[in-house]
Amino acid sequence: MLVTSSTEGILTPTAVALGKFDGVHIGHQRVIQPILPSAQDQERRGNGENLAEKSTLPTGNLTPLESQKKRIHSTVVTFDPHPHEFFTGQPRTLLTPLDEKVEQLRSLGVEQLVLLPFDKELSALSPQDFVAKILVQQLQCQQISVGEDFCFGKKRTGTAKDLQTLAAKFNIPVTIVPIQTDIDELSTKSSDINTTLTENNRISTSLIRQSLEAGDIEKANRLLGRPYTLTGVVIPGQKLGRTIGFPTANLQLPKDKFLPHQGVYAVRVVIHSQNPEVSANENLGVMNIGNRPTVNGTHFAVEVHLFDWPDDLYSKELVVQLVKFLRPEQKFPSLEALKTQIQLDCTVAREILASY
Ligand SMILES: Cc1cc2nc3c(=O)[nH]c(=O)nc-3n(C[C@H](O)[C@H](O)[C@H](O)COP(=O)(O)O)c2cc1C
Ligand SMILES: Nc1ncnc2c1ncn2[C@@H]1O[C@H](COP(=O)(O)OP(=O)(O)OP(=O)(O)O)[C@@H](O)[C@H]1O
Repeated sequence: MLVTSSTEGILTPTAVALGKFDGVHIGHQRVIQPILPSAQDQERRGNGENLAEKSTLPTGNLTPLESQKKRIHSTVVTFDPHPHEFFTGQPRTLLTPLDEKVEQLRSLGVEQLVLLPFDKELSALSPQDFVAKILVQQLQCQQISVGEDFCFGKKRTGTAKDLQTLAAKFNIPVTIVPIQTDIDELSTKSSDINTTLTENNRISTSLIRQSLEAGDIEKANRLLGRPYTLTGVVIPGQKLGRTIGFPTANLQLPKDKFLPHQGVYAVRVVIHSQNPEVSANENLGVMNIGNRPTVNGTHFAVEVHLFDWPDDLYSKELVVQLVKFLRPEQKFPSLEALKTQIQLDCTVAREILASY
């Protein structure tokens, strides 16, 4: 997948999904779906267009370069830095830092990610200018998809409907995706489902952050449509874990990664560069996020103990999928007491992981 923040290298023409897309959650996925090549083809078939003339796939008589030029490239257009960071000056942690976002978008079938540099100039563009200068001129946009509550342009004055009206002047169709809510949550609540409940359950980055902060991993995973993951390279720790029978892999995470509630988790772990024939599900374990008060830990650490793992893991990249929050971190009176508790954590985690 092409990732660019320069207007020079963009593959055009484009079908664009617009927004911040932190987390690439289920709501985001619904917004991205209409711009994917398969959906574009379906849409045209529905409109009775001749696909051979304007296909998203290379056509028979064109050279690869010509067909590459002719194709409409599925493109996610987002902002860098995150607008919240630009306006507040506060660095923001993210559910999906850039590498993770790229991986998620790539797995959905998106061809390119355009990171518009969010600066004074871009933030001051009127909705009209955003459409004319960015979408039409720079991106040669042929199709747009946004969520129902999408806002854009100076002071977020443009709505999704405004985008539809402005884009229509350039013959660009805009798909407005209805708000996606957490249906599970709604169906468990009593009959007087009201707008407040729906608003509170709109699938959003903020709702996922709140769920992770509260240790409600099941909810966060449901809203994401996949497990929340922590991806990092294994770095040396204090090497105390092995002395109590629980060696741990200490993970170095991206600085801007959003961390869930401190404490102990049941996890599944994918180890990169591992034999691809070994099922990813075979790596089960427990993870602790915290300061390790029992051993007077001096810094915050994210560490994973894998069940039945014989080797060391130094320098390997681990993708840790969070399954369930087990308990908060505690200060134990002795290493022996900590060891007994970790044994218990492992038993509980094995049971949970076997049932998921
Ligand atoms: C499943 C698990 C639970 C843990 N729970 C706690 C805890 O409640 N309190 C604490 O101080 N440390 C806890 N730890 C951290 C241990 O203190 C730490 O793994 C040990 O000191 C080894 O650190 P090292 O990898 O830097 O050698 C936990 C570790 C694991 C793997
Ligand atoms: N639950 C949802 N249903 C439908 N569309 C959504 C939903 N959430 C976001 N979108 C749309 O997806 C695109 C990207 O969303 P964006 O990341 O900008 O906002 P967000 O997910 O609501 O984040 P936050 O919670 O931080 O406000 C936008 O077009 C937005 O309108």
